[in-house]
Amino acid sequence: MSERRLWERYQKYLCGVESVGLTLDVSRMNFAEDFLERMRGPLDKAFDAMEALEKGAIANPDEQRRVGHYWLRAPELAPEPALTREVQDTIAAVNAFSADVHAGRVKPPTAERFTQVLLVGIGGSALGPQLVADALGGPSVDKLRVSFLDNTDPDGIDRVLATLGDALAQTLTVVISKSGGTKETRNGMVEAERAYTRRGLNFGAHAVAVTGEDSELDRTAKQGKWLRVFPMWDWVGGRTSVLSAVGLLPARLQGLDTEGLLSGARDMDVATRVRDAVKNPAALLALMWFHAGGGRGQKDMVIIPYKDRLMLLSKYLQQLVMESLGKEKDLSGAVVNQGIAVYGNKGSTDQHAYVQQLREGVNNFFATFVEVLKDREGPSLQVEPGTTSGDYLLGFLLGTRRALFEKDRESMTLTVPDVSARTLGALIALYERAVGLYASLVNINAYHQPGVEAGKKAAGVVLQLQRQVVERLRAEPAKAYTAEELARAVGAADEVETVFKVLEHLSANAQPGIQREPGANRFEARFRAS
Ligand SMILES: O=P(O)(O)OC[C@H]1O[C@H](O)[C@H](O)[C@@H](O)[C@@H]1O
Repeated sequence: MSERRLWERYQKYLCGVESVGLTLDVSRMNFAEDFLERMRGPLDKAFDAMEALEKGAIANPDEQRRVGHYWLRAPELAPEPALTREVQDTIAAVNAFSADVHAGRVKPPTAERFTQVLLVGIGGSALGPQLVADALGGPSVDKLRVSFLDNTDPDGIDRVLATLGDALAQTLTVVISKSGGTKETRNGMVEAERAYTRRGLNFGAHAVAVTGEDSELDRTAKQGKWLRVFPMWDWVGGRTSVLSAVGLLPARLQGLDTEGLLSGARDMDVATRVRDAVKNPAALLALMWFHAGGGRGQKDMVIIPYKDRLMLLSKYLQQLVMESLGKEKDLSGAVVNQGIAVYGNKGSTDQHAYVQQLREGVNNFFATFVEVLKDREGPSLQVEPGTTSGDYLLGFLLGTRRALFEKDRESMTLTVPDVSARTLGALIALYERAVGLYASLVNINAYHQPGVEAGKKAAGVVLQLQRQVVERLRAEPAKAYTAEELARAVGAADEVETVFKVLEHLSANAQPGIQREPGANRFEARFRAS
């Protein structure tokens, strides 16, 4: 396609949302001229489903739950006045609590003020807050500095706690878990609590929770007389919870513009209810995903924002898209193995990493470039006469886009004016709705995640086996076992590989004192309690 023809397509299909200044350019997606027309029927059905969902229908049939993340930024649209009030009250409570913290009215027992937030959470209870903190925060705006425990990696935990150091006395720990029973988060909380206790600090006086009513975390917080518990509702999915207390509380504490986040999302919601694909960027996105992957997810979604502040966008979208769309069965129960793989980092950095493969390797992706018009606060230095670093950034974006298109690699470009709270709220809302519409196009439930449980259950089995193994070794400290012998001894002969892995791990660590004696080969090594 000639550059002139691309310019015509650009003008013909450019989809803009005036209120937030966002445009979506799909001219470099090779859809046929009649594609949008052909998809009108399925898209209409997707709009119907979305409308029903927004009105409070059970949109998550497996879990018999409503799906109400759109009410978080327009509480007046919630199907019942009680829900409207709950959302409004929670926003007010988040704002009031944050103001109290900033003013020192809520303060740590042994210091003047809280200066740090330590957020403990994982998945939807961390990714959104991380994206918001990184995109909008910085030394000149942060009222409190935010750090994260989002894993059960002991060294990762140590590193974050060591960075906090003495500032732990001024640290407010925010533990976030919708279910309140996620093990990684529980572990992070227990480790954080011990760090406070070691310093003679009362954890409860430094802790708040965001969780569902009467969850394990809710009970822990209440028993431990934590400062506050903010609600999380079953009608908000973890991956769409960033505009509930899950994301609003840490953002507000950090000093970020949470009203901007909400209003940007609200305005995008209004724009993406329009039942016309060329005027609705969420519908257009969903249709382009459908076009690119044949409605089967055959092509990966590569997200490349040319802005450091948006580096976590792809990580955030990875959960939103892949947990929502990656499903074995469709709504009729047929096996469909749907999904779209998402990856990306930032431009132009990625050009020096994997863009080589994008241009010349396997053609199994479509790219989404994110262009930010505003370079920085204030004027820019000229790195060469008449040229700034920001000019280079745009040059690289346009150059890469062209280089890909020359090789028949498709791409879209999202352009936003800046990385403000409003823009970020709008981007979040845009992708939430695109995911919902696409799910309807391919007839799947976007709002459950049945596949996640299998791994959690299997991990539980491993830990149970570990307990048996350690018990057995301790019962006979003089005796050394091979993994094979030990697996048999605990009645789990078939689980010998798991026993072997558990023993290798235990013996590589100081606790609980399992010694490894080398054998004829690594599988003949013997293990004993010391
Ligand atoms: O907020 P939580 O209940 O702790 O859940 C945290 C995360 O873990 C789960 O495994 C789900 O797959 C995610 O959707 C969720 O966001």
